[in-house]
Amino acid sequence: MNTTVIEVRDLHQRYDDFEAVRGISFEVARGELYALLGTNGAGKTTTLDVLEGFHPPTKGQARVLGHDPLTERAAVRQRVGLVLQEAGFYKDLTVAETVDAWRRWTPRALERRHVLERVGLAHREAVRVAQLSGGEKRRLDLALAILGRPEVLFLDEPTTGLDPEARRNVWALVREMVAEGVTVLLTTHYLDEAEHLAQRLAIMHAGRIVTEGTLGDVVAGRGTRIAFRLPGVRPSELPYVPGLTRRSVRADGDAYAVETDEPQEDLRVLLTWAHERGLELTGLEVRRPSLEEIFLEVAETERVAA
Ligand SMILES: Nc1ncnc2c1ncn2[C@@H]1O[C@H](COP(=O)(O)OP(=O)(O)OP(=O)(O)O)[C@@H](O)[C@H]1O
Repeated sequence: MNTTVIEVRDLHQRYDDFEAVRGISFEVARGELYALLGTNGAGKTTTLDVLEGFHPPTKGQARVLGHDPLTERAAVRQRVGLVLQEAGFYKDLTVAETVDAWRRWTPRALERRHVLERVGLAHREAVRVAQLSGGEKRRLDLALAILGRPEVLFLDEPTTGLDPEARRNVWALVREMVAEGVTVLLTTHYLDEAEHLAQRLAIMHAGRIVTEGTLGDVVAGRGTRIAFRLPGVRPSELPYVPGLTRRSVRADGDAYAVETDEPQEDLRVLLTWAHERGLELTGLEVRRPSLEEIFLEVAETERVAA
């Protein structure tokens, strides 16, 4: 059944005279992972804060499991797990003591050993929190978030500071939770993380959702990329290749990416143009854009428009 677990309707959030969130709407269904992406200061954490019941929205609505997360906090709190950007641990407690302390306040809590094994911290039980690495603290955060078998997980940049292997382990855990029916709202600056985990995603910029949908939806509106290297050619020459129907040409040093709706025709034009000049397009590839490219374009376009 496709039940809505998280619902945000025309949400606005103002801090004094600054509007950090400017009317966003989205829904997340049970067992779905939805990623909120965005430039620094886009309003992601502010949106999560409202959904976590930390403060009321200035305007609009937020619902979690059908409840107002602030005024009906009691109905939501035990069913939600949080990984915040800054965790507040008692640094003098060991990992085991920290989990045990949380277990005392958590109904239906998982066994300490089990939860630490799930996040890969079982071997650090006796270590004081102050001695953990940044990545290990992040994993302890995650352990506490899943301790009470939550139906909903809010993960605010859960893998920041983790090494690549630890990130993969967290991804595997999050995937398991989603497979078990947990609903996840994730913010991340790692676009590959969103690509790997999210069923749907939104890219926010300056308080608004600029694009939203499945990865396929987000990519669909964009042109194909013809990417190559061309040392010794000035970037200004390429947009003027006769017959090129490109939407845009981006240059990064000698690396070029031509965005086009007609890849076959534009590839032919480019190859002919290069052949006539005795130039070689090295590392040539034709592909759909990556989420990272879309993200950068959204940020750039919006900045120019602002
Ligand atoms: N308590 C506050 N008082 C005033 N302004 C705030 C407050 N909290 C956040 N802001 C501002 O609101 C905007 C949105 O911040 P928010 O933390 O929601 O962004 P974000 O998308 O999570 O950013 P990041 O990716 O950098 O974590 C920023 O300009 C921030 O400076």
